Amino acid sequence: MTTRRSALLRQPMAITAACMLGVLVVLAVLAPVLWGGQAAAANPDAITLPSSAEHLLGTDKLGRDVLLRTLVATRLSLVMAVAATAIGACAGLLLGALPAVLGARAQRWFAGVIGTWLAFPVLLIAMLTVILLGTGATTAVVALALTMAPSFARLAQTLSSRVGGSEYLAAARMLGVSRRRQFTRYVLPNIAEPVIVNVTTSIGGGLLALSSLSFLGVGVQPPDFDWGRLLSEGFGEVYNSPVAAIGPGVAVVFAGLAFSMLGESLAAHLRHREHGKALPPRRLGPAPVAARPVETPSATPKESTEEGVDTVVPLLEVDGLSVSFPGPDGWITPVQDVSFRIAPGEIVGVVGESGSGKSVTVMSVAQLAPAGAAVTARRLRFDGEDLTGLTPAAAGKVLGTRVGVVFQDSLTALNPALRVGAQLAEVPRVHGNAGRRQAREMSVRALDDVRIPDAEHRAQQFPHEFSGGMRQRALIAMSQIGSPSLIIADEPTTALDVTVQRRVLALLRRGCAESGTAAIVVSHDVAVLAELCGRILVMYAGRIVEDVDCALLATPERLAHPYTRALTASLPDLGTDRTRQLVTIPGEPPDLSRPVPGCAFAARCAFATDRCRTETPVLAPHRHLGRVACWHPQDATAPDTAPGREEVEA
Ligand SMILES: Nc1ncnc2c1ncn2[C@@H]1O[C@H](COP(=O)(O)OP(=O)(O)OP(=O)(O)O)[C@@H](O)[C@H]1O
Repeated sequence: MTTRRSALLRQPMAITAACMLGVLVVLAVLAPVLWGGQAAAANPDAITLPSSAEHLLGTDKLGRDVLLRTLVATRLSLVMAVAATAIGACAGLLLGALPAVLGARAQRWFAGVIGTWLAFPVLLIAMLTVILLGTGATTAVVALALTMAPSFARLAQTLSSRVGGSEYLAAARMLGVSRRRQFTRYVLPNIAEPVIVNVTTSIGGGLLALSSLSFLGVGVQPPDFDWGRLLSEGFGEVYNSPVAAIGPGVAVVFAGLAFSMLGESLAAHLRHREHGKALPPRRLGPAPVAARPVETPSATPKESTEEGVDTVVPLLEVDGLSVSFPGPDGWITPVQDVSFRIAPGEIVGVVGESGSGKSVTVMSVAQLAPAGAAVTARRLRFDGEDLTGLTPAAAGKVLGTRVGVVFQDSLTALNPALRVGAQLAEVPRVHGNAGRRQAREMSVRALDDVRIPDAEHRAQQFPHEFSGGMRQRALIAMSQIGSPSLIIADEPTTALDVTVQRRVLALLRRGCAESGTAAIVVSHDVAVLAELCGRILVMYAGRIVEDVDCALLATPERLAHPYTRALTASLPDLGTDRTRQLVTIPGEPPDLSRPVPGCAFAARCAFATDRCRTETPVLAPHRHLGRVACWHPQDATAPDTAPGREEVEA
């Protein structure tokens, strides 16, 4: 913070603005005390005198020194401008940013109010205020605040809409963080900087506007005086003593410039900092102490078999989950009739090509479906509780800390304005009713558990001060801190290099094994899932096409669905012959906005028949103890341990 401040104070414009503001503040404090009496007292012997050594700016109609009056007017002029801007900014912030935590309907209503308010001409609002409240300093402040509020509201609305759609706010909502806390700790800090820049510049504009109102006679009334009032009086005597109007005019310009320059300097500083973040300056110094090596857990979680899933009461039971989005020509359903179960402590992977519906599926289960999504399910049970038919908010309350979420992009999943430790502490504070100190200790312990070196110090840092791998580990710590029964991880390692990826996966696996937590892990990468999971769900065009034990991935000939086979065959490994072209899956996934009858993979499948192109295969138990949705499963060599498709259908 000190470094940031000193960087700002190295800018010439910022230094000039700070000096100018310093002069104004000193005058605002001292001038009324030193010269207040003289500036107000009439002197019949010195009426409308021109500029002289005794009266540099001459005197007014009552013989008062114009320079002293100008200096004394600094306090009222500044106080009015700051007050009007502060009121306008606060009202605007509430109107524009509050809806981000109130939901979509409130956002629509507030957007309507802001739009209508903005449509009113500024002058009309000012005139209406004067008509209703009469002339005077208070009226001028209220009028200005009323004209400023909608533009602040529009700014806050635009900025907060980004925060409103962020993953870190979604996670906070899911945790049950109160709306007041969401607003003060998540929304406001993330929109504060541009708003502060705007407020600073607006004070300059506000000074001009207030001076204009007083100049026109509807602002400050005698015996009070501000710069606008003095300007008006000076103009009345412009032919006798032209300098009388110059003093207040210069003061208005001087103060307006000071605030505008400060706003510009702040804005330039913020822009510079944003660019600087991408490539932080590095200092040469001793090599950092190496992080503690990650221990590979000695015991991997016990893998559940499909039999196990059936006999153990499932932790999560999803039946017939569909998710639709409004499209230009009607609803598009990228997730269709998805059903699966997860046993306590089981780690299940979800794999598929981009756009196959993996993220939407798991996020819908966590009640974090994207805005506008219509989510339906025949059954959605978690830990014995039926979530079907509950509103997302009510279901979110049930899930609370019992589900931890690890998002794909750790940078957007962590609140950039909150220290990492404070974010982790949110979980025990909100749900465990832990005190501030206890929650802090828990957050440091959680960071230490995921092998973040010097956790005590790191907990005090902001997310941008962490590396990608560290942020991802912090997210895992956050998902585990509330001792959830289920962790939902959406591509937790996609953005990481292979070494860090392995460490993060090891942490996730160890965390689940130690606490008996179940997990659903989404990935493009079958190899990643094979290392971590007991079972994988293979998705294609919004449906599960195969639900298979990971052990079978080592023997592709035992995989049933042609798509799963193609997916595993297209994976390169260290033994892959580099002189030969990699296996790819021919064709493209179907366009979900134009659904075709039959199996969605038929157009790319070498085994497709007419039946595949007309009838949609259902996901049914298969002989390899998993489930498959295919009319021609390919695992002919697999031992016949479950009823085959034909038998099931019979
Ligand atoms: N907010 C949204 N509005 C409209 N359609 C959406 C929205 N979010 C996702 N979709 C659609 O849902 C489909 C599935 O998206 P999803 O993110 O689940 O795919 P994915 O399999 O996770 O892909 P990736 O691996 O690339 O993240 C996509 O076709 C996408 O266009």
